[in-house]
Amino acid sequence: MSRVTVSRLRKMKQEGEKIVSLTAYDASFAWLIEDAGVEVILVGDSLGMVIQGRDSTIPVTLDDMVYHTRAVSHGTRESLLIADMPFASYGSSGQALASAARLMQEGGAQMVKLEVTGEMTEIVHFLAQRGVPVCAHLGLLPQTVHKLGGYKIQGRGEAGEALVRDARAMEAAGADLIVVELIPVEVAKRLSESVSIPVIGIGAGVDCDGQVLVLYDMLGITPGKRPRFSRDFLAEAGSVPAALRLYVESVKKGRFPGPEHRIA
Ligand SMILES: Nc1nc(=O)c2c([nH]1)NC[C@@H]1CN(c3ccc(C(=O)N[C@@H](CCC(=O)O)C(=O)O)cc3)CN21
Ligand SMILES: CC(C)C(=O)C(=O)O
Ligand SMILES: [Mg+2]
Repeated sequence: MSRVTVSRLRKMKQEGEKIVSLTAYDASFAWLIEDAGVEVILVGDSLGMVIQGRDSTIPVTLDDMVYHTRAVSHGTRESLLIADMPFASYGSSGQALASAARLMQEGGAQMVKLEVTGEMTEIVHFLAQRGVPVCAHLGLLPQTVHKLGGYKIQGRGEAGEALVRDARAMEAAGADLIVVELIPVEVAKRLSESVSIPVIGIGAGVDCDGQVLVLYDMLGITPGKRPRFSRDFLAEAGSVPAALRLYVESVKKGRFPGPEHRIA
């Protein structure tokens, strides 16, 4: 099989086939994840927490992201590889393009992900016009944790409507994919129905076009407390390859997330 493309993901959305995604930070896990049938691999800046042991994603540098993206890229042939743009690496359009270029040229990423609000369509448009595939991350934006005062649910009440508008604006600006994090299930459903690009959710209910989790959460090896929206597939399945296969099957059949993973 050849590389998963943006048009393939769009077709999956149109046909109602769930898109499966997981984070990875090294080549060995990337290979296992791809072998299990995961379409999209994300080198998340969550590596600051699960790999580096920091208490937020803010200390993660562009060099860190390039290093892990390159490692993951050497373990994948078929999955679409997305790299997170780290904190303060996309403060202007020019800086964003330079950062994306490193993740794509040195790291081997096929797409970059930016934590955005509706105010940031200009940067997304600038990247898209220059051939950079963009994933717009909406909802809970972990890179703003010190402004938010914690990892709290976003998009309640009026803010839900704003999120749907932001998603439309991101599509119009040229984004190819959306990730929504920790927002009410009904908002995620409406948002997914409001755009024709695929929407992948985390802590956002089962009605998104696909799901993503942090690898170490779904393997139950994250120290301390795991987010409530996650599930320990390794405990259920008994081995890493079986856990990955169970996750893929559960997402494909709409069995994950279930009502017990609902935040709001
Ligand atoms: N291991 C790990 N998993 C993640 O999903 C993750 C990271 N790290 N690091 C970056 C961000 C931070 N994320 C987080 C972290 C904590 C919660 C959390 O504690 N959520 C509460 C609900 C909060 C609320 O009710 O408003 C929970 O109980 O799950 C959620 C997302 C998601 N991302
Ligand atoms: C949780 C996902 C969406 C992410 O951004 C990360 O792993 O950094
Ligand atoms: Mg991230």
